[in-house]
Amino acid sequence: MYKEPFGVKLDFETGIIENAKKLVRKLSDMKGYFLDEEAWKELVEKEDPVVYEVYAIEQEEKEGDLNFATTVLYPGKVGKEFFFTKGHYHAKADRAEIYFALKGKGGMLLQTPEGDAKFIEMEPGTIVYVPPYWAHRTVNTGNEPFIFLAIYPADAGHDYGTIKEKGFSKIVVEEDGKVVVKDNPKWKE
Ligand SMILES: O=P(O)(O)OC[C@H]1O[C@H](O)[C@H](O)[C@@H](O)[C@@H]1O
Ligand SMILES: [Fe+2]
Repeated sequence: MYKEPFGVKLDFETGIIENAKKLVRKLSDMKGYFLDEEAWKELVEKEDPVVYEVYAIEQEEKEGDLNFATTVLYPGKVGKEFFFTKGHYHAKADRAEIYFALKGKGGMLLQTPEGDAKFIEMEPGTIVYVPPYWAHRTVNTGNEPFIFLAIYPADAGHDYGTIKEKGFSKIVVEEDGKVVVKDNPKWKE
């Protein structure tokens, strides 16, 4: 009838949550996501680095319950483009989410289904509100792991398809040593 409350420990240095389910995304799992396909292929063949790890504590997909997860997003680039998470809409698109940055430097790309995009910078202490209907992807713009906690409705789900197909309308790249957010030349509306 009532579920059992619990507390778990999050290690601020490593981002690891005890007893969490761990998911690892390597660069080879992200075919088609980066702008520079040649650079992607070269890096996959050379070392196929881990791009990010997720430590999730998830409940049954029921309305009213909550999940939470940390992400450890490693520093790196594919061509000029900084490493990022795949990014997704929620399967139940009207579900919102909260992100809380713990370590490192980065930001979040958000986008409406019409393709209006926004980039929000994140540093330790930044809380980002992801409103209903906005796709979201985090980007590591620094040179150490970018670590953050996310809290989201247990029934939100992940819709990766739209982003995998169309990408985000903006990309985050390094130009002359600076972080630049610019239009994605491959963006299809
Ligand atoms: O699912 P991705 O777009 O690859 O992002 C990685 C992860 O980031 C956060 O931790 C979210 O709360 C997770 O739901 C998500 O899985
Ligand atoms: Fe989400």
